[in-house]
Amino acid sequence: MDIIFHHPTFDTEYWLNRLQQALPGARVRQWKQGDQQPADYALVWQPPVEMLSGRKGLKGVFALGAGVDAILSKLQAHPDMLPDGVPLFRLEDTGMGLQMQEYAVSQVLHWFRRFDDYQAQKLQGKWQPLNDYRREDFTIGILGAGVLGGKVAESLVAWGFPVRCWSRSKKDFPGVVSFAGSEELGSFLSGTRVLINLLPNTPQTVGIINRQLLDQLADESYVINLARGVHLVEADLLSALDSGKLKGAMLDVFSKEPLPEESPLWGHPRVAMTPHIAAVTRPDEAIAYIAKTITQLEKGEAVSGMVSLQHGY
Ligand SMILES: NC(=O)C1=CN([C@@H]2O[C@H](COP(=O)(O)OP(=O)(O)OC[C@H]3O[C@@H](n4cnc5c(N)ncnc54)[C@H](OP(=O)(O)O)[C@@H]3O)[C@@H](O)[C@H]2O)C=CC1
Ligand SMILES: O=C(O)C(=O)CO
Repeated sequence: MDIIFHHPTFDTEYWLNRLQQALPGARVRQWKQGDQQPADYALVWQPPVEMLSGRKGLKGVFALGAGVDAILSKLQAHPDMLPDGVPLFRLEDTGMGLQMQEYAVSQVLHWFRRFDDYQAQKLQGKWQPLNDYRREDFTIGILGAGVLGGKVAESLVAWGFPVRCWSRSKKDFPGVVSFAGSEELGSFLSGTRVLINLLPNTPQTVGIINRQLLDQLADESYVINLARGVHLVEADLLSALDSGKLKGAMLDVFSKEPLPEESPLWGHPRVAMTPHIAAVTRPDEAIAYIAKTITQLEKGEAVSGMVSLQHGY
């Protein structure tokens, strides 16, 4: 079995060695321009079109991350990039769930314990205890209740917050109120104090966090965007912050990355940000998952993690 690998920034040598150890019967190689030699599986991130297009004998492509929007948009421009019938897989959790939990819990607690207000007071040299917030006024709403949204929901339930989620299909997560479909989006938003975004980037979700949506949240609410920058209309977020409707935002992803230096988000006192690091691919866990999936595929067994090209995630 032959496996080709391409990632623009990962330590390729490390990945090749560890993949070889995990799949001792396979021949694993870095794909280089011009390489049209046979391959059974391709492991990719931002693949050059020629790496995949027209390839015969390919049995599966693995995206080396959770989101497949970049691959799918390339596929739209070059439909022959993924040969007909070749399944596309993505990473399911592989260590990203815990990282998302850490991020979401730490930020929710930061706001819940009013550390943002105390920081502002500190800058004014003000010593003033404030009223505590109550958990019943701090409903967390998670957009997207898939692998990562589900993990984040679980961790916030454990901290005693009222938690609700919104997805295409209904969920049955312990302690979480589930809303599904566009007809239930309004009820989901009503009363939500902290909105956490973990949706995939699809034509249906682009621009979903806009003025109309933000207006439906509780007053003095907060937004955490952990998914993709295109979900959020940045100008609408800034207006909602300036009107007082929103109290704070924590952003990991942006419509343009790196965030251009002229963006007003940099200087806004109630916007905090990180440079798209909410959850990164952990090589060892990802390799174990890919090796297990390939082994199952080779035995003709059912696997999970297959992307629906129809749904775009
Ligand atoms: N910032 C970062 O560092 C990272 C960001 N990400 C982002 O997080 C995203 C989520 O990852 P993951 O949890 O693994 O993805 P999943 O595919 O497991 O979950 C997606 C969720 O979104 C729901 N959904 C999709 N479309 C709609 C829609 N139109 N209306 C309502 N709900 C919808 C799905 O509903 P249903 O369950 O019914 O199918 C599902 O619950 C990734 O696509 C990626 O963009 C991922 C990793 C790191
Ligand atoms: O895995 C993903 O989709 C990411 O965004 C990683 O940064």
